[in-house]
Amino acid sequence: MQVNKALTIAGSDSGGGAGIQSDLKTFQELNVYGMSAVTAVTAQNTRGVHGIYPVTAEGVTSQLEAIGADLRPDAVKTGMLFNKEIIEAAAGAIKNFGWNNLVVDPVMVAKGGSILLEEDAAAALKEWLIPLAKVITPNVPEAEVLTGMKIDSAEKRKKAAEILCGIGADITVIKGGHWNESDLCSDLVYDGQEFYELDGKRVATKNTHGTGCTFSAAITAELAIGKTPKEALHTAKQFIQAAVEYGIEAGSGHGPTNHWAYRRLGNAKR
Ligand SMILES: Nc1ncnc2c1ncn2[C@@H]1O[C@H](COP(=O)(O)OP(=O)(O)OP(=O)(O)O)[C@@H](O)[C@H]1O
Ligand SMILES: Cc1ncc(COP(=O)(O)O)c(N)n1
Repeated sequence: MQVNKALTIAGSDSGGGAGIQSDLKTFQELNVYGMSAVTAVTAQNTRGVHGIYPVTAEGVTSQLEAIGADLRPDAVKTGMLFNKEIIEAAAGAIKNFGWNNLVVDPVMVAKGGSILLEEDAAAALKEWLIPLAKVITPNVPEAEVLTGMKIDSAEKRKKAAEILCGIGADITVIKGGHWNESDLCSDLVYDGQEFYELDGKRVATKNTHGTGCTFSAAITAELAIGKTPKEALHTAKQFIQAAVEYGIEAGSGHGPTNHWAYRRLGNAKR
């Protein structure tokens, strides 16, 4: 049986709600074969991050070379990369293998405030990784770090998206989770030519652990099966909306999103 394949280059979340666990669950739900290169092991639950154990850059390169030498991913995403050595290793392999169906989720800080990207590594993201990206999916605080500007109005949100496409991303999505617009939770898209919104309804819930990972993994899965970026973004937004609406009550902190809600609700078109 021929299947489409997607690769996540990200951190492991022992709690299962974010990182590679979230990405692989999302790939599976969207009928895509999932592969992973682990960048860091985190000891984590719904209440926060207890420890971070990074993999060496050599270890990351070795995983990527094993995948590249044998299995050809149809799309690739990056999540938590933790330091500039790992960013360089990931970008090097992505370039060497010509993996140009690339989604970059520039993960920086966990919901509880723990640092998932060292401070001096944001520049490496801009220099090495973002120029390779088909889609980049920062939340508002991440877009602020990457652009060096405060985003406190709709105009500035658009300006930041233009700057990020200027750095080299084909498409920039500035997510709305941290953007308070009444009961809306829309994400702004800029594709280098036009702006549009992915419309969503804000769900009043604390179970949002891993929303960004799940959303970017859904985009990646859809690109892997050959959807256009616009189609992939649309489906990913429906996927994350269902996953948040039916969020899972687990643990006493930020519970995870529900990866199977989209399929179980019968939204899947395939
Ligand atoms: N309360 C909510 N209700 C509905 N959709 C939400 C909610 N919070 C986030 N989303 C959606 O989830 C996706 C991820 O957005 P968010 O801004 O939360 O990313 P993030 O901060 O990177 O996530 P994470 O905290 O997992 O890193 C976006 O499509 C966003 O609109
Ligand atoms: C390994 C890993 N990757 C990404 C996140 C971000 O997710 P969140 O902001 O919901 O904590 C995380 N907590 N852990």
